Amino acid sequence: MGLGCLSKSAVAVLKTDDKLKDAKIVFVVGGPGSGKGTQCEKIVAKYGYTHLSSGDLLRAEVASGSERGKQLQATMQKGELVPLDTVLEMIKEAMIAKADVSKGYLIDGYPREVKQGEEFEKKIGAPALLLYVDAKAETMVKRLMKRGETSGRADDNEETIKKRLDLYYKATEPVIAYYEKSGIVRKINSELPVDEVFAIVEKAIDELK
Ligand SMILES: Nc1ccn([C@H]2C[C@H](O)[C@@H](COP(=O)(O)OP(=O)(O)OP(=O)(O)O)O2)c(=O)n1
Ligand SMILES: Nc1nc2c(ncn2[C@@H]2O[C@H](COP(=O)(O)OP(=O)(O)O)[C@@H](O)[C@H]2O)c(=O)[nH]1
Ligand SMILES: [Mg+2]
Repeated sequence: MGLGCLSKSAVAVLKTDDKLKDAKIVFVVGGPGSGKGTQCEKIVAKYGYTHLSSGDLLRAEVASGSERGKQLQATMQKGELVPLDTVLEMIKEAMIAKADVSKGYLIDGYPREVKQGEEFEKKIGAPALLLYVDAKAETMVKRLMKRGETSGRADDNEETIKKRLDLYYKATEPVIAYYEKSGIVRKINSELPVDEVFAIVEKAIDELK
């Protein structure tokens, strides 16, 4: 069947979804302060991937001062998760915007729970790799407290950090077990110095080609 029988807007929707069909997708999962953002920056520099941090997308919405942003701000300050549909829609829009130039996508800080992964696969596609950035709780707290001195982030304080960590172990760690079954998980020890961590990351990305 051709597309002739469909309305113009229906064709537009089909085409944008189509753009992401063969996209190389990497989920970057790890606790708060584990070093996801740091490694993503290095991957962008070497491989030209598009880095989409779900937290950054949400913070941009907060910064815009919109009504939706105000609600997001309240949720994030409490260290809770924002509604799934909101984050997924933002990620999808950002992916489509880069579809013509992107060599691949780093989806940083998503999925935060198994359901988020399932919805992503339904609406966008399957990940080719999951980078599991692993550090001890003690290390993550130390890094976040240090980052909090300069980040200006409302959630980089002791109380919210504790909540984010609890939620990570409860909701996000099961995501890793869920994807183990498909054989796409690469565990990265991020207790090491940044460049040594990146050497492990590089191997995982090189395997993708
Ligand atoms: N899929 C997502 C991603 C983020 N958030 C919310 C809850 C988080 O606490 C906050 C900040 O997200 P980040 O990914 O920036 O937060 P992290 O705790 O992972 O910290 P970091 O920036 O250190 O990675 O946004 C969410 O609800 N759902
Ligand atoms: N020693 C060390 N510090 C790191 C490493 N990765 C990140 N950090 C520091 O830890 C803090 C949190 O890192 P970030 O990339 O923002 O973590 P994210 O919360 O997982 O995105 C930053 O201030 C980094 O400087 C690492 O591999 N080794
Ligand atoms: Mg980050």
